[in-house]
Formats: sequence, C-alpha cells, structure tokens
Amino acid sequence: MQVVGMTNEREVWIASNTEKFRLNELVIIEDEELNNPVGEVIETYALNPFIPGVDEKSSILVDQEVVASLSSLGYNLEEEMIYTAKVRILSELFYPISTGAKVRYPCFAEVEELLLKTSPDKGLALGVILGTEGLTASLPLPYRRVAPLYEKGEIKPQTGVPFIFDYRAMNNYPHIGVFGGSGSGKSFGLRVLIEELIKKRVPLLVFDPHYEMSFNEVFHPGLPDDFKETFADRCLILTVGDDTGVKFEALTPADLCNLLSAVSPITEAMENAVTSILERGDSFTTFNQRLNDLMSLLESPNDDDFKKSFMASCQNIDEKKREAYLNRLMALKKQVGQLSTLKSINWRLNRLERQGIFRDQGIRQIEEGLKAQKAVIVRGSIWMLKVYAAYVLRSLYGKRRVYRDALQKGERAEEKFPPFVVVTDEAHNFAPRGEQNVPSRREIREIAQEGRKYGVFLVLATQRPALLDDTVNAQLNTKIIFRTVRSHDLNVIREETDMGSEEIKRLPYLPSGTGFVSSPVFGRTIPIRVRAAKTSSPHQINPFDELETVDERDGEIMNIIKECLPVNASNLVDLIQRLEACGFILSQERIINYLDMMVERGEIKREENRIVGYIYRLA
Ligand SMILES: Nc1ncnc2c1ncn2[C@@H]1O[C@H](COP(=O)(O)OP(=O)(O)OP(=O)(O)O)[C@@H](O)[C@H]1O
Repeated sequence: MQVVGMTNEREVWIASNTEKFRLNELVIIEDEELNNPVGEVIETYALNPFIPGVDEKSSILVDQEVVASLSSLGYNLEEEMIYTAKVRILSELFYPISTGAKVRYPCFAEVEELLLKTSPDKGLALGVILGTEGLTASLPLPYRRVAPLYEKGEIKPQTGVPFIFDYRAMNNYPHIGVFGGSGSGKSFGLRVLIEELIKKRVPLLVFDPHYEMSFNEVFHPGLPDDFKETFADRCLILTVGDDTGVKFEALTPADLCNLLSAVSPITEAMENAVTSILERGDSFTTFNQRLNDLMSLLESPNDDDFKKSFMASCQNIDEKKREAYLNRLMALKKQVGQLSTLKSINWRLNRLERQGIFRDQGIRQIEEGLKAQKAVIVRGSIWMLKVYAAYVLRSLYGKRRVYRDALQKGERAEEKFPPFVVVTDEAHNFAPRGEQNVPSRREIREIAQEGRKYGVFLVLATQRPALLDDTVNAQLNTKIIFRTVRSHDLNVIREETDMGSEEIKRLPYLPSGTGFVSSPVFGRTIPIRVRAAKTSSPHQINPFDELETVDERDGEIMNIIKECLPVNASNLVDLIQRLEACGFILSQERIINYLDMMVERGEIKREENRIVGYIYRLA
C-alpha cells in the first residue's frame, strides 16, 4: 500500500494490488518528516485491468495523475486489479505528503486518541465506529464487549472500536440532535442513548408521544448475559391527564395564559382579562365560576336585574360575602369589558379541562422522579404534550435556576433541584420553525440558549430537521444523523454540521441503524453503527404479522368450531348458538371467515357439496 498521484496537505490517493480499501477505515502514512499522519478512507475504487483509468464500479474516471503515478511506481495496470482510495488526513499538516510513501493499517494504540475520548465506564457506549473493524484484535478487553450489534434479527458480537460519547463534555458542547427519516433507526438510536443515560443515573425528562419508551423488556434473548439489563426500577412512567397534570391552584396568570394559548393563540385583551380574573389560590372551579358569572353579568340587559337574580340564587351564602363578590364582579366588568374576550377564554379553558390536564397532584411526581435521578417518561398525545411541556419545562427549569443561582451567590437554597436532560422525539412539533405561536418553543429555545449554565440539556429527535426552529437547531452541538432523503433536510444538515460533501452524499443510502455523529467533541464526523438495544418497546410486533397471529380469543373460538364440525350452511345456526352460549357473538360472515382461515392454516378442510354448498370437516 502506498501513496500515489499528486498529494496535498489534506488529501492523498493510496493504492494497492492486494488490499481492498473500506470506507472510513484508518491508515497510517509512513512519512517520518510529517510524523506518520493518520488518514481516513473517504472514497474507494477498483481499477479495471482491461480499461485502465476507469473505475470498475461506476466508470468514473479516476484522477489521471493517479494512473500515471501507478505505472511509474511499478503497478501493471493492464494485468492486475488495482485498488485505490482517496484518504483524508486527520491531522493538520503544513507540507504535502511524499508520493510513494508506504501506507499501513494502524493498531488500536496508535489511533486510540482519535477514536476514544473517554472510557465505557465514564461515557455512553452508543455503538461502534465504522471502519475500525480491523482494530478489533488489538482492542483492550474493557472495550470489546460494550457494543454488541443487531443484524438481520440476530445479535452479533461487537466488531470495531466502540463509539463512546463523553456526555460530560456536554457541559461545554451542550445539547444533542438525533435526525433521520422514517425507519432510519432514529427511535432505536434514541432508546440506546436513553439506556446509557439511565445507566449513568442522569435525571431524564422524556416526552413520549408514541407510548413506546419503556425499558423493562429484554430486547433479544440472544444478548450476551453480561450485557442484558432492564431499567424498570429506574423509570417512572406517567400519563398526562391521568397521573400527572397541572395543579390549577399553583398557576400564575402567565402560566394560565400559556396553557390557554397552547389551545389556540390568545390576544392581549384575553391576557389582561385572565390577569384580572385569576385570584391567588383559585381552583379550577372558583376561577371557572367567576368567569361564568362575569359572562352572565355582561350578557344581562342591566346590572340591577343581574344583582337581584344573583342575590336570590345563592341565599345559603352569607349576605356580606355575596355583596363583596358582586362588587368584585362589577369591578371586573369595568376592567374586562368585552363578552367575546371572556367567551374565548372560556372555550379554551374548557378544552383543557376536558382533556384532564388539571390534576391536583400537578408535577410533584415528576419532580420527585428527577430528584431520585430516574428517567421520568411523560406520555400523552402530541397536542397534550405540547401544552404540558411548556408548563413543565418552565416550572422545572425555573426550580433548577433558582437553586443554581442561590449556590452561585453563596446563599442557602430552599430546595435542592438536580441538573437534568430533556428528551423528546417529534421535536419539530415542540419547537417548530416559523411564525406560529407554540408555547413549548419558547421554553425549549431558552434551554437551548441558556440551559448549559444551569445544567439543563436537550436531546431532540426529529424526522424533519428542516422544520425545527433555527435557533434551537443551531444550539444542538452534537448531531447524530441517520438516513435522510429529503433535500430540505439535507440542506439543513449541510448548513448545521461539519459533514463533508462525501458524507452528505451517503446519507440517503445509509442502512437503518448506521449514522454519522457530528460533534465538536471529536472535531470530525464519525460514522457509527448503533449497538443492539438492551430493551425494547412493548409493541414491536409487525402489524402484518399481527394479522396472521391467532390470539387467545381466536384460539377459543376455533376450538369451539372444531367441536361442532362438520359444519355446512344448514347447521351453521347451531354453531352460532353454541358460540353465543360461550360468550362469542359473531355474525355469519365472521364465522365463515374463521372457517376459511382454519382451512388456510391446514387445520380443517373444505369440501364442495352440490346440495348444501360447502361442508367444513376435520382435516
Ligand atoms: N442500530 C440498529 N441495528 C440494527 N437494526 C436497527 C438499528 N436501528 C434500527 N434498526 C432497524 O430499523 C427499524 C426501524 O428503526 P426505528 O424504529 O428506529 O426507525 P425510526 O427512524 O425511528 O422511524 P420512525 O421515525 O418512522 O419511527 C427497527 O425496527 C430495526 O429493525
């Protein structure tokens, strides 16, 4: 293996008549004067012996300098297959490399610094670095079994150097973006990242719009025993509107306005009205009552009629209290004015209430979970999570800020609140690019810009980086990019990462689970294969397999059918009655469906009969 063709201080061509080069593998170029620089293979070619100068694979003309140099270095282009590769030099050189310099593969120790920034016990073992397969034999033991792989439904031993992400470096380079089109391995990669963060006991707040983030089932029986691990006891799964929500009594006017505007944007008049009407310690009921009374007052033809009917309607309440309440309503009428403003508040408020967002327990469980350094997984529809995320992030980020600021000033903080990482898929919904007013975007933007100071970090995954807010996108220092096809998304990736044009060209063709990591921690783009997950989401069954699966209920029905065979049109009613007696109410068509399915499965047979049509019998 040697350097051929004209060189410069950034790229060289190398050639061999025996070695086939692999994309992304590392080579050492033996040029003593330049301290034997390391390079990465970025393009590979095989030269066809019969048509010199033409690449066998794609008939792209290889650099003529290379061809000339190959001949002068003794390669016989007409008789042998020559493998060539373009190599990017990974260190900064001030002179070009000498043509003819010998090239060899390194051992792990020679390139360790380039590949590993931390050890598996200190960092997150996310996968393997592609192109390092040849270094497996020289890997020290602790690095050999941290990233088994998953290929074609089977677990395979780790090949190559593990990709270990130094999450502590997020203190300098905060926030992670995980991008990739449908089926590219983004969710799988996100799961692996979360597993690793859970292992390190980093408090996590995960928004889970797909109800898929649970970590208590083993991913695959073939996982090595020393790798198998589940995390049920370190996770807390909550559903918005069920076991977590917003405590109305704790809302400030600004919080309530935020929630209302998540339903639909609100006007300044509505904001002012909410600020006037909401009283400290109001419950949903007291606030809603005041709002409705005020609407009745505004609807009533004159104030006296309203006063009379009001005083008459609640005689069980002390008269003075009733009068004070009336005076308050009269004062509010002057401040608020428009009935339409109140009606707009009212329908938004009722929509929130109907979704069950107001819960007495509020976000207490989330706070407790984070303090216990758990992964708190919050489930709900995208709509619900968008509304909720704005409120939760504001509250929790606020608590963390208060705590950190107090520490900074040397004061005693009332409540200790830990640093935490916010993780969400479908991030373009939470922080969309564009004009529309989405309350969660404001909080996510703030964390993106200022979170580092307070130890609050983001992991944002999306299929559509082009739809993610620009400010947020620019703050995602590390980006893990899986297969991406859309040109808009590729353009954003080109602008927002240090990926080279060769890598961008490969993005549409990456297999699921293979991606590039662009991070200032490494200083270059690293191609990786994400490791096998330790856990899986509960609904992994392919919907088409599901169609062919017989569940317990189907099994019972089929057993009853078998007991009633032979079945034909004339005795079908007997079968219907028998099934009904066992609690299965099925139409005639459904029963024939079952019979035909059993025929297809070979369990029974169907015979044609001239008198009764078909007869189903035991096979
Ligand atoms: N690291 C990996 N190793 C092996 N197979 C993988 C890996 N990542 C993903 N796959 C395969 O690809 C499939 C799709 O991956 P995944 O569910 O992560 O896609 P996605 O990018 O999240 O798509 P969507 O956004 O549509 O949910 C997985 O079910 C799995 O079979």
